[in-house]
Amino acid sequence: MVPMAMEEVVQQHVDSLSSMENRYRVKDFVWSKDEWPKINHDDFEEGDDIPIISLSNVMKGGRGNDYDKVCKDMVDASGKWGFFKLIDHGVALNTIENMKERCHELFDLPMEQKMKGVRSASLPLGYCASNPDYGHNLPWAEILQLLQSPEQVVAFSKKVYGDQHRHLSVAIMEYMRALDGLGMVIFEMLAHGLGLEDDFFTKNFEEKEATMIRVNRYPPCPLPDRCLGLGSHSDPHTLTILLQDEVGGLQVQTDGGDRWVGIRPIPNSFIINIGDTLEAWTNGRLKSVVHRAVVNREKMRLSAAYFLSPTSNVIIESPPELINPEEGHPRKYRPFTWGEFREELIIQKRVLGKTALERYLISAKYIGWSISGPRSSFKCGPC
Ligand SMILES: O=C(O)CCC(=O)C(=O)O
Ligand SMILES: [Fe+2]
Repeated sequence: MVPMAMEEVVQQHVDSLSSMENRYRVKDFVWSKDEWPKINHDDFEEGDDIPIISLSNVMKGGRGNDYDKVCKDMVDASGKWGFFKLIDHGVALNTIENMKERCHELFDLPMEQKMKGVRSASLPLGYCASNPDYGHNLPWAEILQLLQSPEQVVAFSKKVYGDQHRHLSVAIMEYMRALDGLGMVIFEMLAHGLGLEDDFFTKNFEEKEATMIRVNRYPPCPLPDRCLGLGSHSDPHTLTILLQDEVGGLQVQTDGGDRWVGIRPIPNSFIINIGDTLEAWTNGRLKSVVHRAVVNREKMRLSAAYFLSPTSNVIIESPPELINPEEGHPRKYRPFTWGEFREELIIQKRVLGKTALERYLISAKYIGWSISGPRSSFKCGPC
């Protein structure tokens, strides 16, 4: 087959990401040149990948004699890479598969039906094809964002499916409940590995509605070396539990930003990554690392990011155990609340690279800083 000329490719209509309001062509998705990915979705280097952590003993009940070591490995991976793969995680396969299938079913619906649950510019929750608010560097993805709130999940599902909403709403809520449990296990392990009280983090997660899921579906793309499913960003929340299918496309920045590493999918695993808020909470001991999703010509890809967030008015402040100026660990961040940070992210709309946390750096000039309570009950996602 003769390759299609670039001019023809960029003029192609993109039906899978177009609605009546936004009719896109491939050219609308071409990113600025410095963002073009140089490695493919399935470029994986043997031995150059994030660490794998198994919870097999932890999930058997009791902590097992290797508990201290596994917790330490988790902290080390989170400090070096900001990312690790989690296997033997204890979440039922059925819960995961059901959520994936129901989300594929949703994304497979005609665009008019999905648009009944469209998100608005002021409330970034619900369905969205790409993200028209961005104007340029559009993500090559369909996105569903919902808070961990049964009312909100049901309300969205009803808008799209009417009376037949239960298959989707039940699947999503069941998945979020299971991941909330897993998240608390990980937080306990991170606290333990850092030498903090085991409940140092978990006691701050009472407001479950602050947590959010974001399901991304990336259709095949005729121009994968100039488009991105999701641009480079760090997650602003505390912890992300990411599910990716077998296609591949997640890439993580390493070596101080000089290099991208492709993350090879492994069956029945999650990818865990540290968010900006947890980096600040741990005085930079755990790192929030920039990542992106690349797309490919042949295969549709699905990923689901579950972003854990603390109760909105909890003050994010590093504990004294993690501050030690003599050993090169002075306090790095001013205290802030998640509610306050979320508010600023919503105004900013788009998180590019890793810049969001800079506003709380102690060395940075920050005029008018204050701790304020939440003014809204939702938050935005990254990039
Ligand atoms: O699709 C992926 O692998 C990455 C998704 C992601 O980073 C996000 O939703 O924040
Ligand atoms: Fe992310």
